[in-house]
Amino acid sequence: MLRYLPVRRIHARQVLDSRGNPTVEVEVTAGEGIVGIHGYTARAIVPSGASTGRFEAVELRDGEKGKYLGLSVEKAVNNVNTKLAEAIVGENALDQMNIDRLLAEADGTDNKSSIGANAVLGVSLAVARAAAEGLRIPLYQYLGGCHTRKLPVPMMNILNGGRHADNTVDLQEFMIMPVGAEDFSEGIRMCVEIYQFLKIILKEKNLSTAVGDEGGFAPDLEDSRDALALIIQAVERAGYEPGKQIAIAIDAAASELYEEEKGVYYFPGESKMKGKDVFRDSSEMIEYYEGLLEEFPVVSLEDGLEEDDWEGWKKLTERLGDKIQLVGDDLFVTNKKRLTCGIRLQAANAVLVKVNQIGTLTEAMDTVRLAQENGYRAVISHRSGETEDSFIADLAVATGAGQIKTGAPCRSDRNAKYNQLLRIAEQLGENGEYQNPFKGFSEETV
Ligand SMILES: O=C(O)[C@@H](CO)OP(=O)(O)O
Ligand SMILES: [Mg+2]
Repeated sequence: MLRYLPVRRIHARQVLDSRGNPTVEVEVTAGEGIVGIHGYTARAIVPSGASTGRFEAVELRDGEKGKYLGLSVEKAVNNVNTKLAEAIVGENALDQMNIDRLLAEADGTDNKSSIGANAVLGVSLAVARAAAEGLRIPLYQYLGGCHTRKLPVPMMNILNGGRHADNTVDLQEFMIMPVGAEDFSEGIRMCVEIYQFLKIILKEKNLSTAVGDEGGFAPDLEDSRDALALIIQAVERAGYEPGKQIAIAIDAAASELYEEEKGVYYFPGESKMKGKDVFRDSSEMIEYYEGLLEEFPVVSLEDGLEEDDWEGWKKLTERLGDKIQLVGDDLFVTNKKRLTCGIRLQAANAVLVKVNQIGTLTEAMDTVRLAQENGYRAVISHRSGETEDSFIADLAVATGAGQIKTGAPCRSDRNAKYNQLLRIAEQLGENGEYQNPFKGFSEETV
């Protein structure tokens, strides 16, 4: 039995992400004997956010004028090739927790700011892949074990706003969830049909069909109600029943709207369209969401309030937490400590999991486990800057999270994840499971 698969070689390089920004790619070779014969080489590419949380692990960028407008990641690449290679070459790739501990120790800070979370994560993910290759089992099975079988329900972002687009829609993401699909592939088909109908409807209304960073359409609209109404029309035109077959999820990304000095949220797009400044304080935000829930079948709300308003989050959860899923993204930043705090306060009832927010696979999986053990849901997520790397697809299945957020179906960086999930669904065949994650949660909402 294979018990020891030493890391033999690590090599990083700078490649591009979906926004045309440089990012870190890591190649790990693991194996005994002659590497060419007994070695397994695997790669991972690190994603990157735009609406990043203040408490995320630090992405190291060179900041040198002239090189990719200061965004090059040569230092991070160099850190992989020197410091991180030194830390783990010779270590067992099959012991992911040890590898991740050594990587974190080599960095030595709480937020991976010395070596860079982008450097650390690239190694962490590539080692896991090399281990799965060495064992000759699929990645989702290596990460999740022989009982892994749950396909996630997609949270497909089909209308973009906020920091991800240049339009007047202030909330960042409007997503559809095929909760009534029979299986994963039917869910994808339903979403794609709705996406295509949304395009047709936008054209009919002479609205823009240009897309934002995650591939969702980004028309200028007056406010969120218009966005939701358009989506409902698209769902119906595609022949599906809103609320029954298709539920709606929103990522407000409210930290981006928050004005700290004034302690209020400013809606720039709505202000522009209405010709007057629109501000909302924390309790007005909650009322605003309540209004949206009354009108539309919204089942999930992410980052409804800003990342440090624990009091507000508690109130939001008291008011809406038994009706819908409240997801903490910037609030928790995939960090166990912040999630523990949230659980104690009963703030939110779900966590968004982005591997690069924390920097190692082990820590990200720990966060999922902490959530699941405490009755919080977990949603595995991409970043707005993505690549062809489909690691999170396998991770979503491995953790049994039951939900994945990974953008619109018109960009290859997002489809890399959907396509990998279609492959996994096929591999699992009859053993695969696909469930409405909100069953028994709220009868009214789904
Ligand atoms: O806010 C989010 O949830 C993400 C992904 O959709 O965006 P970003 O990667 O820009 O933080
Ligand atoms: Mg978010």
